[in-house]
Amino acid sequence: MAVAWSEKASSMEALSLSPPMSPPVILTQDELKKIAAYKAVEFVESGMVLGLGTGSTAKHAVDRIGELLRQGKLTNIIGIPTSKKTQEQAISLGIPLSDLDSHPTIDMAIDGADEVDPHLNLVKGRGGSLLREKMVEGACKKFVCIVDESKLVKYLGGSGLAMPVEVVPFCWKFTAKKLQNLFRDSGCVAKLRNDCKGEPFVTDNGNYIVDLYLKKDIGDLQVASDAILRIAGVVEHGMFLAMATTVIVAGELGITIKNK
Ligand SMILES: O=C(CO)[C@H](O)[C@H](O)COP(=O)(O)O
Repeated sequence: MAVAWSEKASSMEALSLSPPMSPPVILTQDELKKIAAYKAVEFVESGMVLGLGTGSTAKHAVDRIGELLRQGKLTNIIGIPTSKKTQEQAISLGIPLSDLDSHPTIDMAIDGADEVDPHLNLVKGRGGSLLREKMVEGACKKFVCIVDESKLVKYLGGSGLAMPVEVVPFCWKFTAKKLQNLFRDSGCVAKLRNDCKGEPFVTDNGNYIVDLYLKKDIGDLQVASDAILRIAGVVEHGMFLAMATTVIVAGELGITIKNK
């Protein structure tokens, strides 16, 4: 379902979009992210337990939820954050928080993605929060994924950018080599992710991330997922297969909502 900007302008209070018939507006990637995020928040209802995603797109959704709570337009929301960063953001906005131990079933999660394939499979975790995201989003009745159109790919790994895998620090080189060998037919190169100081990037769970760079389609994703998870040093990978129930894509021509 594609919706033209002019029809949707009323729901985009924070963005000054042009009225119908005016020249086309060129939106930045961040504005597109914000539009997808705001659209997703339209599906939030008072009383919901909400999974709060991580990343620059999800941040807009969390901001919006905080804003609606402050305005009294949403009430009784409980947020389950997917990272320490989102937890801090939600606390700063006054969003009441809980966790999966207390709320094992979540009504809806809103989160971004790095890649979305035509079957709504996702790559996530370039922000490093894939494990908590997978735990929270796996416990959701609805998982609404929000992206700008640059995230659409023909197959997972197809952007040529990282496919993240969270690994234990113990002998990470051994694990990285196993991962690289697993996908050698796809020209895989496995690299440890570093932080801005050149030190290994450490996740909220105290683990490392090995990023897989693929030159070709890895084929059956479920087979690939099972094979990755069989490697003993692997904690979790960033392929989210058949988990998104809805993907909201914001592009230059409007919003597209894809349902599973
Ligand atoms: O998976 C994620 C973090 O672990 C993010 O959702 C993903 O990296 C997309 O990020 P952004 O919204 O900043 O483009």
